[in-house]
Amino acid sequence: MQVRDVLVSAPGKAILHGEHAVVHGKVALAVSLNLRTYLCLKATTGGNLCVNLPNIDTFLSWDLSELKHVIPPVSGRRDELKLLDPDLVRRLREFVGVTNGNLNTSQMATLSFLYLYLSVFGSGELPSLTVSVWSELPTGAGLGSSAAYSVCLAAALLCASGAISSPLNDWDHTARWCQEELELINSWAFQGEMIIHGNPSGVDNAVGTWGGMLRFLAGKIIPLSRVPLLRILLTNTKVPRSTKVLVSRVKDKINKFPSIMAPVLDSVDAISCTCEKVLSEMTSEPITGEHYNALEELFDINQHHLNVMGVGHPALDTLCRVTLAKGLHSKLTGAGGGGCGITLLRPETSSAVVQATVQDLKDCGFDCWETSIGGPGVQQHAPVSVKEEILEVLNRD
Ligand SMILES: Nc1ncnc2c1ncn2[C@@H]1O[C@H](COP(=O)(O)OP(=O)(O)O)[C@@H](O)[C@H]1O
Ligand SMILES: C[C@@](O)(CCOP(=O)(O)O)CC(=O)O
Ligand SMILES: [Mg+2]
Repeated sequence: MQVRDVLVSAPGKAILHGEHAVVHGKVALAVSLNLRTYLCLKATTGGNLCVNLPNIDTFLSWDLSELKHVIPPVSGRRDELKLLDPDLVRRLREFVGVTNGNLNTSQMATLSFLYLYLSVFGSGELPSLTVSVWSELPTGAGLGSSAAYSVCLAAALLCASGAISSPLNDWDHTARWCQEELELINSWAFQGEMIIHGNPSGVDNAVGTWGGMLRFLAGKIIPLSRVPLLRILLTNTKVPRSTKVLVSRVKDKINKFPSIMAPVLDSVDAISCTCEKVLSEMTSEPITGEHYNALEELFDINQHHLNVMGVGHPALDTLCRVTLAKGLHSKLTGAGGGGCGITLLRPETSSAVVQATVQDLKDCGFDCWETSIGGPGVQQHAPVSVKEEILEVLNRD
């Protein structure tokens, strides 16, 4: 079977408010970053499936004739994309050599890739191809690298198979899919996230698919089109962590102390709703210091709640303390337990203060950079629209 070559990218995200609570049916506010994951899919003729994941040092190849035996006998096209096919997951775990226990970084990425590949192509002839992925995002640090990876996989595989169109014209450098096709990409990306996270809310893959700022509640996605331009400082504490482990830790705590944790989750929900109201006011009336005071206080309160949920870390405490010494307010973003935090910069925060803060954070051993937000969702690219150094990595054998 011959498939078309595809080059796609999807953004990472920062959660302003609602991480973890969103897994339990509460509101989250999330925004895309201008840091992206790129995926290049190339048709080949060798009868192999190859995957190159240089960010996580994973380079694998399988014979298609072996891979064919992994497909469950009654596997067909599945329209219900909210659940994984347990038979296919079990067979794949055996195939990649994990029978129990938590998957490591490479196994998670491999399993979600093979799951999506076999789900998209399994009912027909398996195509010979090479998939290479490179990301500007730190892996496993709370910026949605897993979702950007899953969104890219879903878009590229669906596009290569012809299940969705190839929106790129000869004269465009980048192009986006129509709403219906984006919904399909998003639901397949959710499957990839389910393999990596266990129990994802779906907020990360929604941001990776649509980009911009979103309000997310129980699978319902509302794009927030009228939002003020926010200046955010991103800090990576470089403390490794796994979203899957942290999500299950919060679940255990909720099960152990339901009457204690329920009000915490309700309060996070109220924080997201209050933040959304403040952001909306900032677009409809002159922005005042009071708006920023409110946003800062919401960061502080939420950070305390996340500590109560058990997803804090001493390195994140250090981030909050160091930034507060410069009058800036921070919270963790994503699953916590290490990884990244966000710091709100006020319009009047001078570049001298930003530079001094960045230096103090670097002195703690952290990576730190001011970032712009609101990058576009998943896109198809002509190679000319992708930076040369990224293309070079994607095309390396
Ligand atoms: N660029 C990438 N290449 C391969 N796998 C990736 C990449 N980015 C993310 N992943 C997969 O996603 C996992 C990290 O997911 P997760 O723990 O949810 O952290 P994050 O906050 O970055 O989403 C990695 O262990 C890996 O399996
Ligand atoms: C903790 C959570 O709310 C966000 C996880 O984000 P990340 O994988 O840490 O980037 C989980 C989820 O929403 O699925
Ligand atoms: Mg993730």
